[in-house]
Amino acid sequence: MTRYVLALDQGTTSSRAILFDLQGQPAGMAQEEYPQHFPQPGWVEHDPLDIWSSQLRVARQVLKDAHVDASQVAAIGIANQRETTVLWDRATGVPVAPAIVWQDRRTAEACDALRAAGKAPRIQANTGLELDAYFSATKLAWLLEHVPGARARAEKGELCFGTVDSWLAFKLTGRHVTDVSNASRTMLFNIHLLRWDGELLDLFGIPDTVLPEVVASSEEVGLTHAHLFGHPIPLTGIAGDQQAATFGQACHRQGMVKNTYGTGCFMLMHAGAQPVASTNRLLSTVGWKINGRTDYLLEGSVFMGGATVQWLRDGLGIIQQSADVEALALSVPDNGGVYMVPAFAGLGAPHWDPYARGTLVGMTRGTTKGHIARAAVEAIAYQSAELLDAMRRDAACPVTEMRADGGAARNDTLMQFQADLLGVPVVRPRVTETTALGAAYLAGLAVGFWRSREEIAAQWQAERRFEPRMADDERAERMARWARAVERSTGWAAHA
Ligand SMILES: Nc1ncnc2c1ncn2[C@@H]1O[C@H](COP(=O)(O)OP(=O)(O)O)[C@@H](O)[C@H]1O
Ligand SMILES: O=P(O)(O)OC[C@H](O)CO
Repeated sequence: MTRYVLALDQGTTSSRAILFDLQGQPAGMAQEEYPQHFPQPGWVEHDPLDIWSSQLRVARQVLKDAHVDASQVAAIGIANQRETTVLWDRATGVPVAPAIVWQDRRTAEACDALRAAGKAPRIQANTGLELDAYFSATKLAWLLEHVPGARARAEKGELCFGTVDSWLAFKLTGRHVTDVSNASRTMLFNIHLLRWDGELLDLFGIPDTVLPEVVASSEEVGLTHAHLFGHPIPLTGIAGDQQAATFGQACHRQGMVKNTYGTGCFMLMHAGAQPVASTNRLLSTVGWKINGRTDYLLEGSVFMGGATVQWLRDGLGIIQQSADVEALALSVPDNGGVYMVPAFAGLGAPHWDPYARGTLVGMTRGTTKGHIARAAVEAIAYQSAELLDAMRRDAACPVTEMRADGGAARNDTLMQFQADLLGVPVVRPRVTETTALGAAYLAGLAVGFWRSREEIAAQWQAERRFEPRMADDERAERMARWARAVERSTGWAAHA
């Protein structure tokens, strides 16, 4: 009797494995951090073998700790850090280079050149993405260019390209696949036709022999090799981690929104059965494909979310641990006029300014570390409010609440301020491991462990609801001040 679904949540800094039962409750969890490599300024790499071995170890560990035999596991689902680019030898399964991580900026100039050549509008129309080094296309082109012999070998069909889902699926089952949601983050995939885009493959110089087969987010990909867990388990669910979290938050209807407050913040809104062409610099992306039906999402991300609080801890040393920020922020009655724009790595959506830099404005002799902590917490909410504003303008559909998850969503002060700024309730669910839960749901649906989206949507439960309390004119005034602070941070590095 199968009693669990196993979710593999392969994140940027750690690999996690979580077992879920029929009620969608976690029955065990194992997690392992793995090394980050920064070989040059702006470069971020992972060893694909670290990704695989840490993921395999935690999967085995969670089964062992929970005393669950692999034969009791109905299915495996993968949720993964997206865009990160892996290239490996098809015959041996050995990577030919380090993985280029989504945060890596080495191809920024290649993107500038494509922009100057007028390619951005076409790329956006076909892929729904902003022309940026964030996505896989220029990373793969870089590998084909710089790894000795790679292009010739790729053209002969000897190499496989994939995002992290693809890499894990290959190691687990031997098949070279990716799901539609991950494919939509490569900048090589046409989100309208749901297939690799010949025009973009030509533009980036990518031979189609390296590409994975595109599968749905919820379908049987294959069985795991028997030796991995002692018993084969069907791999039946794959989605990019932010799409998986949106699914795990049960955002199944147009206008439903979730925001994940992790290192960065990733806000996604269900956009319906057709992609929405953003006019507000958001990304239009595939959510998931299930039983032939594709749902689309609008996405906005900010680079510094919870990481702003880490900076207070590690950079300024004014708190010992992240959770201390709440007490320090509440040690003052308000922000005292201080605004922080944490553009340490430029600004993401909706500004997309790689030259913006961190700014602290409005300080007086009365400013204390309490005000700075308050401004840091508020900055997370201001940045997220800008994303929701852009979404409301793009989607032209009412937003009635926002569902929150991620480490910084534990901060009640942040959640309350966020609700105040948005003017809609912010709701925190009971199960906060929404990324893994979404992957489990996608996998479980494919094998009949859960029968329908309605059944899984009914499992979603609120832990706490934060109602907006701020008057409209105060909200408008604060957002206007924030906009002035952002103005001061933009373009800074370009004028150095
Ligand atoms: N109480 C808190 N208030 C604000 N930020 C917090 C709090 N607790 C944790 N964080 C932040 O949340 C982030 C970790 O969240 P997590 O969801 O684990 O992130 P990720 O998956 O991106 O590694 C860290 O950046 C940390 O600073
Ligand atoms: O690994 P995470 O959770 O920070 O997510 C990374 C995103 O998928 C990048 O697009």
